[in-house]
Amino acid sequence: MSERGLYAITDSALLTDGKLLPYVEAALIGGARWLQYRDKSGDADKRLAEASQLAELCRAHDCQLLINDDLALADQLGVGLHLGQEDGSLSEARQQLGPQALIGGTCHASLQLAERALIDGASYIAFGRFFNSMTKPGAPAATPALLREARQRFSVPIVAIGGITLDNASPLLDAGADYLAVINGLFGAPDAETVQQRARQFSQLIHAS
Ligand SMILES: Cc1ncc(COP(=O)(O)OP(=O)(O)O)c(N)n1
Ligand SMILES: Cc1ncsc1CCOP(=O)(O)O
Ligand SMILES: [Mg+2]
Repeated sequence: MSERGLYAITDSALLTDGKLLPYVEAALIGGARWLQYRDKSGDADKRLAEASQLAELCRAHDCQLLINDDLALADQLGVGLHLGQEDGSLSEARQQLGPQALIGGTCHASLQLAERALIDGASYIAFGRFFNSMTKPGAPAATPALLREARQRFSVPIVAIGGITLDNASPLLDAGADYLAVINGLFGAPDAETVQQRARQFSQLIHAS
């Protein structure tokens, strides 16, 4: 598994009108290493159908798929999981998905939450938002200084999220982020070709740092 890279996250409100699969495929061709399926619709049949299609795409492109919020769906598909503070227990998820599963936890701007997440079995810790986010404007704000502290304290992969674009990402990489988790700065594009270009540029930026 790649230890640094672009972490593409889908958004059910952004990837409408048949964009989900072509935009995700473009991100994977552009080099995204992890993909999170983030769907807030509550439509279980749609979620299973879409996540299954994404699992196939990810297999074809050697990308790690994770499911947002939904342990049962992650378990059903045999893929990774991302849980926020309100999304259930990381330790139960670890127990259910097994020692090899990629499981991430939202830590907002808190090293204490990161410590807790790791005790509970998280494989990676996610901090943010770092910039204004159109997707989640109310998420607690974090700083590059926090990332630097986290980098010194923890050896697991560190994920940065929130308002990240090609223009503002460098300070997060300099501060020690391993993965850049991006929704709008990647998928908020006019076409799939632009998504592919952005994914390639993010990947190059990360590997040059
Ligand atoms: C990589 C990554 N980091 C943070 C989040 C946010 O999770 P959460 O706080 O549960 O918010 P929602 O995404 O569920 O709205 C994430 N999804 N991914
Ligand atoms: C889910 C989430 N958690 C903190 S910020 C955020 C949204 C990330 O999306 P964007 O890259 O569009 O700001
Ligand atoms: Mg959540």
